Amino acid sequence: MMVKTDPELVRLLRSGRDTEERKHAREFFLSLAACNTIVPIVVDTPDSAQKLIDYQGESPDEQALVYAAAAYGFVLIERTSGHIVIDILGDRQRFEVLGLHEFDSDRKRMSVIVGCPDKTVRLFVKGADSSMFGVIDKSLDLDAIHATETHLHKYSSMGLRTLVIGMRELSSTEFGEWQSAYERANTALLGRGGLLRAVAANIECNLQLLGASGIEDKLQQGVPEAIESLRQAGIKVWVLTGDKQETAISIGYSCKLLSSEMTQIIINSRSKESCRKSLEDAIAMCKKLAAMSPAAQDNGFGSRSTRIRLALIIDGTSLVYILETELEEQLFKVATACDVVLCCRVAPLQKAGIVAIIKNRTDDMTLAIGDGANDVSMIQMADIGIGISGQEGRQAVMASDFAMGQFRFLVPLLLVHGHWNYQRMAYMILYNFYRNAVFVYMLFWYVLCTAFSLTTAITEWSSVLYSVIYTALPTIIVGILDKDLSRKTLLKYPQLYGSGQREERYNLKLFILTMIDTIWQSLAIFFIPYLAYRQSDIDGSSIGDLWTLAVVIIVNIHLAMDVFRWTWLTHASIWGCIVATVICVIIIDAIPMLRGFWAIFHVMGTGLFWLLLLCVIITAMVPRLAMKVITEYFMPSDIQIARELEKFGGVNATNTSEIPMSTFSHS
Ligand SMILES: Nc1ncnc2c1ncn2[C@@H]1O[C@H](COP(=O)(O)OP(=O)(O)OP(=O)(O)O)[C@@H](O)[C@H]1O
Ligand SMILES: [Mg+2]
Repeated sequence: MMVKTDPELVRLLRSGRDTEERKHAREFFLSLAACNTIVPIVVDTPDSAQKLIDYQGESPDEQALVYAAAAYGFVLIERTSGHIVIDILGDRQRFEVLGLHEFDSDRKRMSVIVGCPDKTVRLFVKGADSSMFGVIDKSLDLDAIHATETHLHKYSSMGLRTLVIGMRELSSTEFGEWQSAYERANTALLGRGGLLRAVAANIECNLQLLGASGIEDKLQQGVPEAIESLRQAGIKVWVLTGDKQETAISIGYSCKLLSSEMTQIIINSRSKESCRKSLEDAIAMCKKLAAMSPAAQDNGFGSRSTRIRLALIIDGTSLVYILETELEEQLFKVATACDVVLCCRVAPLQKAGIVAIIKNRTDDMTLAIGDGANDVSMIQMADIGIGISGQEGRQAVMASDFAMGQFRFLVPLLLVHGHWNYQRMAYMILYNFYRNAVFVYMLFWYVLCTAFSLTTAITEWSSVLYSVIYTALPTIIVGILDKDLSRKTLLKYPQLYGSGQREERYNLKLFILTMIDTIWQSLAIFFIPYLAYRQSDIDGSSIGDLWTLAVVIIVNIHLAMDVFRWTWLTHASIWGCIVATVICVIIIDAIPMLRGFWAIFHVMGTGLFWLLLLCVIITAMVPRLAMKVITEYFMPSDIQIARELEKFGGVNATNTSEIPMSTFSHS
């Protein structure tokens, strides 16, 4: 890895003069090399005399810092549980690792206690500025502290992730006390984590400030575009991060979540009362802005497209006073009125708490996506949890429902596969209700007409095979393969995702209509042959065969009418099932032991049979066909319009780059 270094700093580190400045600089880089959990792995190169060191660890920030220290001549060479070896400007030194307080997202810092070759014991601490400035001894060098704060502000406003590094030399009594407390905590059977945290908090105090670092956290490819697509799809995007506020805002701008024309509501409160006041002010402001907008409607705060766009920025400290108190309701009101919510410096459990605010108060679906161990609780809390497998270990992936390599894959997952699955599932639920109900109704009409005798309209074998062979395969094939729109169209017009949010494909109205249609079809199937053959001397088995064939053909044609994308498998399954039904009926009627032996051969020879079959199919299907034609011509849905564009768009694709879609906002 190539690292650019500052020549002046290199000169200072290597200079022979023993100045205070040089000492500080050396201690700073020493702490970068020592205070981490990176494991150096020696890699062989083709040249046997040359070895490379690869730094591996869960935190990409630490990796970057250790590489930086190495570039300045402080090379971490070896790490075991008891010691580390650091090559300091060509001089290999061994440091005993006497204790390590691991990083956790609540403390937001980590520390190591090392025994140096000069027999001193030093504590190196690094962590977030918010947690570090509380433990730094302000009496030591106030100017340096102010300068560092200014630098930190500058770095974070540029979107860099900042860390502050501090150090303290421990006296032997202090070290002795710490050691016994540490050992006690480490071997405790109950509440070990809490005890260790207390030991760490005890020792991490009165630190000398060594310096600060700023690390660029590059956005993954395609994040701004993905966020834009999700927003167009009517999905509200909230960012919950452990990062500093300025960094989070800067990243918010770079991923196009925030924009300059947005009005920002910033809540940074340090007490419950000021939180309450900030929230009340925010609610008043939302109401005022909503009243100013011309299209104030439904949610009380105006519609999304016309009003001034709002962004809520709130930090973890304020959330401490809000989550799980009566202020939650107010936060919910403000947050849902804003287009974007950005929570910074939040602890893992607060992330879950914020997801819970939405989950407990609305019927909306929540999806959490994250890559680090600090995202696990929110991934588990959300309805759908997605883990990004990246550089930050695998905890998020292990806790998730879906795992993906990059954030941008969320777009095809939701907009393409989510849409397809919604339309398939919604249709299949309705179709399967219909498929079974039409058959059962038909049997029921027969029972009514035979004065509740125990005879059945069709043979027992056909009753069994109806679900297994006659109608099963097309349901499965269409349920798996059907696509109403192509991937390209769905990605191009994210608004099409709205059909699921509006519950267009499965709702009470559609269910009732389907059931009415089902009753109509079953009446047509049963009564047309029944009335036609009523005066004849035809036997029950022959008319039963007609009913069997009619119901199977109608159920399959019904499905065929709704298939969007035909493949050879769809053709084979639908038409194949009808052929299979005819074959099965013939076989069943050719077995002498069964009821209705040879019935189909008698009845198939008559013209009336074929006429009735045709008549039944037409009568049963006409209302449905008519409804379909009328809605598709006169009340086309977004999906219908997009389908037409897909099919016939080739001619005027160049001049219709935009199609009007229903706009819909949903939180
Ligand atoms: N290994 C570490 N050692 C010391 N401090 C750290 C370490 N990792 C992170 N920090 C500090 O603790 C803060 C909180 O970290 P946390 O992992 O909760 O969130 P994050 O990584 O900043 O953000 P995100 O939620 O987007 O992953 C960080 O902003 C950083 O300042
Ligand atoms: Mg993180």
